[in-house]
Amino acid sequence: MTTGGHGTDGVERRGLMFVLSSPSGAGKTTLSRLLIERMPGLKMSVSATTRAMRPGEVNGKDYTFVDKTTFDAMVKADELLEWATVFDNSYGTPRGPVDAALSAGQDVLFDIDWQGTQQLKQKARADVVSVFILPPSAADLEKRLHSRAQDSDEVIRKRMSRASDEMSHWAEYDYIVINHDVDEAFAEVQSILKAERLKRERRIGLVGFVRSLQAQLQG
Ligand SMILES: Nc1nc2c(ncn2[C@@H]2O[C@H](COP(=O)(O)OP(=O)(O)O)[C@@H](O)[C@H]2O)c(=O)[nH]1
Ligand SMILES: Nc1ncnc2c1ncn2[C@@H]1O[C@H](COP(=O)(O)OP(=O)(O)O)[C@@H](O)[C@H]1O
Repeated sequence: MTTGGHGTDGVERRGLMFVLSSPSGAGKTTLSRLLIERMPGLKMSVSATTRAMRPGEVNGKDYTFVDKTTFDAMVKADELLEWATVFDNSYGTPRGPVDAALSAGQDVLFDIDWQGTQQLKQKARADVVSVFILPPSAADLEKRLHSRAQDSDEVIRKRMSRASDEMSHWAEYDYIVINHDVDEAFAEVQSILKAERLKRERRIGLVGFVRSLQAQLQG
């Protein structure tokens, strides 16, 4: 996946796929929203899902909500870059918008689980940067799931019992951020993105840039 975006310093750069994963309630939606608001050049990948819409969610913005027949048709037509079953529902990343954003020189942000992260890495390892968000404690995780007030007690119980499973994949990620305080966690995630954008391998315009610097020095 090679693309031709320009960094703030004008040197051409390949777009990257920035993945946030965590057990449910650890804060990846909160951190994703802050990143999209505050980091120019980053576009959210909106997943398709068969799960029910939560109060306050917007179709096409938080998720594209589809029924199982539609989801299965998307899988069959190879329209999904990756997909997985989580909490008895199907979730997947539509391929078109991701390709379009990367080709336009933007980076893409994914809020997906460990199964989706593995699939993305198999497809484009060099372009994937993965971050796992941990809650400070189990009690905090439960408190956050309740404070979000969007799921029934039974759904919350299910998510708590899956948290340990999801967490067991932490070591497959490039970076680990513990979300004690939102501002601090955001600053850490932002630093990761900023540093990854400066990686030499992604800055495909550097060869030309350095050549022209050398020409200036010799001239
Ligand atoms: N593989 C994959 N996982 C997804 C996708 N979209 C969301 N997820 C994951 O599905 C899980 C459940 O998401 P959701 O029902 O919104 O609950 P949340 O964990 O509270 O945000 C989370 O781990 C998400 O990261 C997707 O397109 N692909
Ligand atoms: N550092 C934090 N301290 C306290 N509450 C938080 C923190 N980060 C997120 N929250 C709250 O916890 C709840 C779950 O966060 P959310 O971002 O929806 O998690 P996820 O997307 O990982 O399921 C939300 O109500 C959110 O406002």
